[in-house]
Amino acid sequence: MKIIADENMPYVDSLFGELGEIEYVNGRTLTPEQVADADVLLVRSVTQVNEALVSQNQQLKFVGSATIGTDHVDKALLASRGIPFSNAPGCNATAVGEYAFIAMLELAQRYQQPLKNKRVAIIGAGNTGSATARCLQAYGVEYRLCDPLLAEQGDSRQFFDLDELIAWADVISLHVPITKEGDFPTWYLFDQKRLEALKPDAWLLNCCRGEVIDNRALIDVKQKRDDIKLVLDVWEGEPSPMLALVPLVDIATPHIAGYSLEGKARGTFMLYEALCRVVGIAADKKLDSLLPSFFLDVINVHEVADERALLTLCRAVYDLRDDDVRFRQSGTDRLGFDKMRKNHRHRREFSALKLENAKGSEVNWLSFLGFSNVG
Ligand SMILES: NC(=O)C1=CN([C@@H]2O[C@H](COP(=O)(O)OP(=O)(O)OC[C@H]3O[C@@H](n4cnc5c(N)ncnc54)[C@H](O)[C@@H]3O)[C@@H](O)[C@H]2O)C=CC1
Ligand SMILES: O=C(O)C(=O)[C@H](O)COP(=O)(O)O
Repeated sequence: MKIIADENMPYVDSLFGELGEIEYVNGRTLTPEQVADADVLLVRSVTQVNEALVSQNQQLKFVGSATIGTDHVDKALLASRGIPFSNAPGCNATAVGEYAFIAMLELAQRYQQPLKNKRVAIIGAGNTGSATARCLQAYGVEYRLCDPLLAEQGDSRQFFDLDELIAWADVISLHVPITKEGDFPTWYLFDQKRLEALKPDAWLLNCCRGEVIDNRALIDVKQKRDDIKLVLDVWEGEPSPMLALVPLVDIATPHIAGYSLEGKARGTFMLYEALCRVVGIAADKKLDSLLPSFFLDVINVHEVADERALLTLCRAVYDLRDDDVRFRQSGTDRLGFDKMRKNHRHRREFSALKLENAKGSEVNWLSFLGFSNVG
């Protein structure tokens, strides 16, 4: 079995090595010729899986994308050709939630405006939105959700209208897929009018897809309103963000909000399980065995004195400022953007850090935030 895999997908050797011969490729420049004799195609969000890409292949048995989003895959085409497809819903939700939470804590410190006093609106209450909500809930921050699709489906949580939330929220965090059709399309969901409607001193975070915000309008509004603070992990026109936008952004990164080692391992593992199902063999590998140990052993925490102390603890796991600095230094052109994503391997999730003394004490809420309790 010939397996073509994106070179930026970790753990492919460990999980797929016994299933076939693996060839690693650059997902951004993958050609129909390279795919022609593949039995299995494993991609990430940068590969457009469409008619052109698979046109020369008559033997494809499985396509997998180690991502939550599927906007790069023509699923109808694969279904019409009888090619099973799987993505990895939820794989990196915790990473995105922690990224958004840490970014809010960073802004809070930078502008001396405690997050605890903010009202947060989460737009899109699926996996990543809910993961963000869990962090806010654990820390006791007031938040509201907007998700008209889940509301229609009878989700029991309380949902609010988007424009009402824009008028209500101090912080808005975006977690929707990119869609152009249906009753609630998200392409340019935040257009000039909605951007202008942001409350004074609002913080706007985008960790989903760049085109959910009209980036030209964002430049225009931000140039007139210095009070607005921006956190952008995703950009219209990736991998070439609008260069005029970058300096206007407080925290800027190259689409790596979901890039925890745990999230990446989960993504590849979910594809491994899906392929095993498709070819009818038992999945005998274990996810836990893939991850290296964390560089810190156990930390004794008996108090989180203030928000700064909480941020210090979070930074021990993931210091978002490093990615922001690196991005501005060398990640804003198309080569640098992809290079930074390719070499981004170090980040862990809160659960990697074991806390002693946190259980049963006044800091037990840290376990709800995601840290591991060892008593
Ligand atoms: N920056 C990064 O590294 C990552 C980005 N993503 C992006 O984030 C998106 C969301 O991921 P998940 O939360 O896992 O997806 P999900 O499918 O679990 O949740 C998305 C939610 O958005 C809701 N939604 C759709 N249109 C909406 C609208 N107009 N207004 C409000 N809500 C709406 C849906 O009903 C759904 O509940 C993905 O589609 C992907 O594009 C995902 C993971 C990592
Ligand atoms: O899961 C998604 O959807 C994402 O946006 C991914 O985190 C993006 O990662 P790559 O697939 O582009 O490596």
